Amino acid sequence: MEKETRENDVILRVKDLKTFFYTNNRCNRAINGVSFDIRKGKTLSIVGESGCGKSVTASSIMQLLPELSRIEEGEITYFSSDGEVNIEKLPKNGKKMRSLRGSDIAMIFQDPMTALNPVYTIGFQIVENLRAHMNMSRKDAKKRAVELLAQMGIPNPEQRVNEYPHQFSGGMRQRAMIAMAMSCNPKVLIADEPTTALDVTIQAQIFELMMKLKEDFDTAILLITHDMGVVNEVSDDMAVMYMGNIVESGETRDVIKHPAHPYTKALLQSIPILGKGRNQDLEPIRGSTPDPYNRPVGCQFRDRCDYMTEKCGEMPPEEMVSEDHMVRCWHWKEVLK
Ligand SMILES: Nc1ncnc2c1ncn2[C@@H]1O[C@H](COP(=O)(O)OP(=O)(O)OP(=O)(O)O)[C@@H](O)[C@H]1O
Repeated sequence: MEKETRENDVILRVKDLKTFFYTNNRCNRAINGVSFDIRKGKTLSIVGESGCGKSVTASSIMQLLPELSRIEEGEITYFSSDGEVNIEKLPKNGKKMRSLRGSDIAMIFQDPMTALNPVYTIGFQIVENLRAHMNMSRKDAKKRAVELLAQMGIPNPEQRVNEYPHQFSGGMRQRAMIAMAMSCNPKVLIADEPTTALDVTIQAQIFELMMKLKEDFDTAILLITHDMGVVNEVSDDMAVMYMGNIVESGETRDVIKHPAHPYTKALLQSIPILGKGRNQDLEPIRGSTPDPYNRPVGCQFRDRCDYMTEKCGEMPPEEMVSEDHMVRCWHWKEVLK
């Protein structure tokens, strides 16, 4: 029964996704068979070190991949109220994809200037977005823009709606970008390292805002981060990514409490976790990620792993630790001990 409820709760499903880069006649299997579900109104964090494929996963969903890369295999299914949409099959710049982008699935970035245009006022940009997707009159759209800025905690929204992005501080600019992303009430918000450039207090405020939006708008959030502390604090579900694979996933509280992959364990040991007290022995992860054009055979983490054996020369299959907790490691039972 619970499984069925979970199944009905999925808003976006990524299945066996493979996205490759082709440069100088070489192939980088950047996303090499990734699967996960984003549940309605919940936050899924994808966590991993730089280069593991977090951003390429997000760009695959949005069909905004850089040149020289393409989706090779797999399915990205959006469960809209009108039925299932196979995103990977849609023409990138076609009408359907453009309408999904922004209205159903919106994205926010580390650098708000990726989404905001410096030559237009914040209000103008939100109004244009609303008019393009929601068929609103200019007057109603302007009113909604002011409301949105207020909902995002921007003081004096009537005045600020007429200002340009450079007149906003870093944190306020981030809020303005979130206002724009939320303007069409998307069902899924993809947030790619949304607070990395901000100081810690502002970071906390932005996460607080995102969590409030999740409740108020019932939006599902895909949060991309390298910060296990953030994952622990804000997400319902998590997926740990390494070299283009998900090596462990499940409900955040289960994975953090019982990490079954040596990489998850190492990530957790490398950062302080809120609530675990002051005397945490922090250890950096040894070694570095392999050259993506010259990958090890089998488990990608094996050369950095304390549990490595000959068996690890073969790619481990996905195994279930418990009903929703998946791991990809030959030695997970030892890791759990
Ligand atoms: N524009 C690009 N051209 C060539 N290769 C790329 C490009 N963007 C990403 N890649 C490659 O794809 C792989 C996944 O990169 P991706 O940017 O998704 O990692 P990430 O986990 O988001 O890292 P970061 O935290 O640094 O943003 C890496 O091997 C990277 O070198």
